[in-house]
Amino acid sequence: QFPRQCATAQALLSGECCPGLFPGQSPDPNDQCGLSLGRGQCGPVTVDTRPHGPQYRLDGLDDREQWPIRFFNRACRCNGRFYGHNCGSCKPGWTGDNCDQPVAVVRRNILELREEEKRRFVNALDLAKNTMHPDYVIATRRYAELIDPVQNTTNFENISIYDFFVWNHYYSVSKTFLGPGQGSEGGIDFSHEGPAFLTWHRYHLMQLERDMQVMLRDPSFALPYWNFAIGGNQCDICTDDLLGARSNFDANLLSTNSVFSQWQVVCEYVEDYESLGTICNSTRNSPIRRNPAGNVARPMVQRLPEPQDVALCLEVNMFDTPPFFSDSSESFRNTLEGYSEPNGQYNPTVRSLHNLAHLFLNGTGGQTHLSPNDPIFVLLHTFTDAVFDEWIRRHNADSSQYPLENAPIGHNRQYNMVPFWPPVTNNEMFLTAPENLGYSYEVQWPSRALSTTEIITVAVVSALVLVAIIFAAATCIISRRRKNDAFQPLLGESYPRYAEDREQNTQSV
Ligand SMILES: O=C1C=c2cc(C(=O)O)[nH]c2=CC1=O
Repeated sequence: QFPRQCATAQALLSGECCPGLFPGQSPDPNDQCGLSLGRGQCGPVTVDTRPHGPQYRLDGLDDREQWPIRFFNRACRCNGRFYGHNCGSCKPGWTGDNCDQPVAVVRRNILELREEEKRRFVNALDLAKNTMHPDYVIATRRYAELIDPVQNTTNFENISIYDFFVWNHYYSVSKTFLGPGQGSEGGIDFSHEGPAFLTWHRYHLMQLERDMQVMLRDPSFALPYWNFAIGGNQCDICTDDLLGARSNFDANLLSTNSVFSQWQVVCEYVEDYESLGTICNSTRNSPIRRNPAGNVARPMVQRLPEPQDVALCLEVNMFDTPPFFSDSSESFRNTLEGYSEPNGQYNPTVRSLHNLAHLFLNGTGGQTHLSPNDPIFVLLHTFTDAVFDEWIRRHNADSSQYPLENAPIGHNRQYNMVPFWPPVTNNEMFLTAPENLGYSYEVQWPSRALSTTEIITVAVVSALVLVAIIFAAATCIISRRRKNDAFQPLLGESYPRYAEDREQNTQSV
């Protein structure tokens, strides 16, 4: 969450996180935010102060309120297309030393990658799991316990690139610690059950994609997607060349032919963190568990969403509706998130689209505090993001459709998404990706199947048209007959004509 240079007692106590450029980028490594090169300058952080919804009532108790002000109130503010915690990189969609060259990557269906591309993607994920994040470290204690005043040390840890991705998700959904012996309370989720669900996960993926591009030194690297809306009870990407087949020995584990069977999860002991008031650290524990379609207790989550569920949700007109929560009706966000029927109608018993895909996995990928540990998470969310992008395009939407206030805490339009650094608002992610964020999707969208009413209407209209055609044809035939009758010779061909008559009479005379 924070740059390594800012993980010191001194930086925390000053409230300022404005690192210098990377060695080699500037003659002076203390050149905060690349000021001397015109890249940026250190300045105050802006936070959202508008009212939030009623789900969270513990104002003042949680470090994540008005993110990131509890930790830092000054950050790098980058000029133009410069970007990053030290303005040492470029805004999404731009590259080059001066960030003046456009760059765009294409996210494709993982099943349509060539064998070599599949292998490269699996290897890249594994490398990210085992490569320490070059820039960021994670806090393993709440702010109150982050600095050891005696030793002048801090409770931050290094973490791998992929586990950093997992940790960010865990931190955004963790409960509020009430105090020693008092446990933790929910009512807070900075990345789900509200309008930020789509903007938060979009940035989360962009951060991983960028980190992997840097790790691979390949700016064209793009995350693929899993079209999970295929119906049925088969996980088509759960094969050993992709995300791992089922183990032959334990239905809940992955085949040892897959590298992912060796992955161990982080952030597993959520009850401990909640009771002790600690935060997940970089320690790894159990293997990934997955048993697609295996939840016998909940038959409803034994099937994947249908293609037409996607087509239907794309037709929901409003981005979000009050109370901007998991019980919003006619809300595109709540429908794609999966708390509504695919046509937008809220139904508390339903799990659809994104939620259904998570629950279908039935294991690590189905538990919110743990789910990104299963790399299927990445592919499930790139597809969800593709649907979001298609909706923005089809509805010609802009961020004025996104609620400014009264959304659950963390979900207002101008809120800085927790726990990303440098601060980035929901507003900044509510844009079409190809034109503004440097990536696009190669995807074929299903067309919607007709509803019963529509089928009946089409049948009635077709029948009426058919009757009209038959009637017109019959009228035409009858009137032609009548016309022909009017010009019919009085005598038919079997009777000799007058001239022939005369000839015959003359001959006989
Ligand atoms: O990881 C997740 C797991 C989820 C389970 C549900 C549910 O509807 O019960 N929703 C989830 C979202 C996640 O992100």
